[in-house]
Amino acid sequence: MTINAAKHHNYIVRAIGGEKIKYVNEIIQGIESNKGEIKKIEAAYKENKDKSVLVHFHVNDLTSIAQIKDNLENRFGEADIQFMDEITHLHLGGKLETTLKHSIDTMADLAKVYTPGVAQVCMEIAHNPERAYDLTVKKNTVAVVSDGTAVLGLGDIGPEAAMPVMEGKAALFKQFAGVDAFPICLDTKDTEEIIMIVKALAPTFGGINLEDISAPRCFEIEERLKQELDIPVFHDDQHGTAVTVLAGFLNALKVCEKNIADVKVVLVGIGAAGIAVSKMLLNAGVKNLIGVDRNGAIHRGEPYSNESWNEYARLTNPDNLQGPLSDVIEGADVFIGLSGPGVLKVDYLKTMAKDPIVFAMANPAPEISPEEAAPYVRVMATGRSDYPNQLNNVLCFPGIFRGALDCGARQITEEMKLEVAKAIASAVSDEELSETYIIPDIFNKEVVKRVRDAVVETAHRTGMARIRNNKLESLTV
Ligand SMILES: NC(=O)C1=CN([C@@H]2O[C@H](COP(=O)(O)OP(=O)(O)OC[C@H]3O[C@@H](n4cnc5c(N)ncnc54)[C@H](O)[C@@H]3O)[C@@H](O)[C@H]2O)C=CC1
Ligand SMILES: CC(=O)C(=O)O
Ligand SMILES: [Mg+2]
Repeated sequence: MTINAAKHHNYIVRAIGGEKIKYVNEIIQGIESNKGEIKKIEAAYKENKDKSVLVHFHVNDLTSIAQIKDNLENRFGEADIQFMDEITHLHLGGKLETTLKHSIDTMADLAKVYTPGVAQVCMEIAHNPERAYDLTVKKNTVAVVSDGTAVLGLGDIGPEAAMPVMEGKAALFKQFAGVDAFPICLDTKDTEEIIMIVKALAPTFGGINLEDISAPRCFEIEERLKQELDIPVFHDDQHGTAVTVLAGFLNALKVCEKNIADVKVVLVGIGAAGIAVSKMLLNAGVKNLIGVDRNGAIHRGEPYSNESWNEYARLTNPDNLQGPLSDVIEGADVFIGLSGPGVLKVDYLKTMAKDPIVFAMANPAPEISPEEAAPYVRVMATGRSDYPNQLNNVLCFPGIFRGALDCGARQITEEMKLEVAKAIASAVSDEELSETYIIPDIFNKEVVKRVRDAVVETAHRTGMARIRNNKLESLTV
């Protein structure tokens, strides 16, 4: 398998203030003389009307960037220029803002959207709370809730540091499924407190997407909220990931002509994502699955303090293998990583069965780099956006909530998840299927549509839907 990854070394220099714009030519010269390639020059205005010019440029190697930075900082002061990479620039001030559906230009407008007009709408909801779905943002709004304890594979980095990921998830909800989502990062790791806060927030939202909350607390938080709330609650790292892996897994087996009941699967990282992925693979027909965490294979014979691992040991590892990854991976057909960077070594790959399938899904750095693995694997997938075969829960969560909101499903069920996995897999036709195309990307318009339709169809078939033709069944409108 050959791997071509996109590499981004894009930067921006901001020349500040109307008078300073005359320096732009000097800035361009400073960039070009150090092998920078100018991509775009644009005028920009800050809120205080300060005029500035943004010079976007690209470098092929990181030594040039140090030279360009030194060169410009020697010539200009902090008041004249700001220098940053394009990713930081994209995050300045956050990635989201509120927009209005109706402009408020006159006192008459004000009297309708605000007091006194709004009071009649409030009272209508007070008399019939279901009307909140028609008359407020609840109908189309999801809370993306995190406590910052398992942010990507970066670990427990806290609620403030989790915000860029949660803003990103909210942006993806809107971009791909038209769902309005809001990031909420909580300054508590206490299970009961998180449950209490999310329950108190629920009246505002049509659904709750839990994100990057570490195991095992995430299991109880999700279960309790599902029982105690009447809106869908979905822990994305568990179920969004499980659905996506199953979709990629089914297609990868087709490419390699392997049978689900015969393959040996080794999964590393028995946390939120790893446990949910394992359960979904077992439900789909995998028989020989071995889970590995920091102390080696999870097996029967050791009482774990983490109760979810005792259950895991009962469900998996039919031969009760023990030992480190380097031992148990021998003869495996599939490796799935939901752990951290560098866990999988080339030497281990060499001991796998013929035509190995490797899903190295830790973010942002996978268990093995695709470049290292490529010569030894038949199918390689990561969670990243810059390699082929992106296995990432973004394929699932926007469409699954679109469907649940559209049909008023109170829960996202096991049947829905299974149908969604098949729907994602089906977006790659047999003719298109190949080693480097086992999974569609999220820009494939079929993905969200098929996921949404699978949820709505399953909800109606299984009696979970409350809305037909986009109207609440309990309403007379
Ligand atoms: N591509 C995708 O769509 C997704 C990827 N992930 C990735 O999966 C990883 C785990 O995420 P969560 O399950 O939410 O976190 P978690 O904190 O609930 O679980 C992580 C588990 O991995 C284990 N682990 C970490 N480093 C390890 C190592 N070196 N060797 C063996 N075990 C190790 C931990 O002990 C823990 O049991 C993260 O890197 C995350 O970015 C998670 C969700 C979706
Ligand atoms: C993709 C994702 O949700 C994660 O890595 O945590
Ligand atoms: Mg996540």
